[in-house]
Amino acid sequence: MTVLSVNVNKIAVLRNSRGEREPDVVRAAQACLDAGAHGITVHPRPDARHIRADDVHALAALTRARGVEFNLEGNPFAPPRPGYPGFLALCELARPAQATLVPDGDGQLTSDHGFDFARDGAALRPLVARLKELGCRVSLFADAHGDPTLDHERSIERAAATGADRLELYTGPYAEAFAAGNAEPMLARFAAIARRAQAAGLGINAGHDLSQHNLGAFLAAVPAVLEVSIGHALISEALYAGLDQTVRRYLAILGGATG
Ligand SMILES: CC(=O)[C@@H](O)[C@H](O)COP(=O)(O)O
Ligand SMILES: NCC(=O)COP(=O)(O)O
Repeated sequence: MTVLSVNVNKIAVLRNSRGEREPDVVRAAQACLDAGAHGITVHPRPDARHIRADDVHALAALTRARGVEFNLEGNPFAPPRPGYPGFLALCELARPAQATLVPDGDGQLTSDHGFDFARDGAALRPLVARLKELGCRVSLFADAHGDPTLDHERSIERAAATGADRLELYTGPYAEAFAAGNAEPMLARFAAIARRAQAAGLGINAGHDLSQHNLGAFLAAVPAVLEVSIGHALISEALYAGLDQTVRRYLAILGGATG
């Protein structure tokens, strides 16, 4: 079964635009959970453009009380700064069920690439070990849109050698290909990478720019996806249909997936 973790970053974007309390991130997360979402994701960024450290703590408390997964995303190599204690420090305090490591640079508009495991693998290893000591499942953001006949076998071996539990396949390029009406070659690549990673003992998550339009085809083609984290499209669609209806529509897609 594929679980749905709703990313509520965009609720915080709206809240921060007026510097007040509304819309309330915890209330939005509660509405998603009430509709049946299996977990909540946030990706606090060092510039605190949306989710802040206090949101992380409030959402950790909510998800703990509700007995659902809290997935905290971030770059473990980004240095602390005022208002952002660093990803590891946040995990130490919030103890998320899952920590998803993402190699984002400071100026990035949003996440747009996975780790280079040849370069980053050795540095990731002790961080993964520390996060697992904290009780977190560890997932690593990974590219899957390249040619699977090239270096991916080595790359997956290197990812597995970090000790991580899962890879989160970066689905932005798939979403673009889907929108252009040319998803099939991309889906074949993602499916091949997923199978290789699963053979190496890594579970598969997926995320970025997934939507009600492109999710079903993805799950039908890519085997045994354990979790999707969805934010931008889901929150945008909820402006028209409401969070409750929108989350239920995603759950219906997950329920109907055959991949
Ligand atoms: C790792 C990932 O794909 C998501 O966290 C995505 O980057 C959302 O982050 P923003 O909401 O800051 O764009
Ligand atoms: N890990 C992906 C995520 O949390 C949400 O990405 P998006 O749906 O906001 O693009």
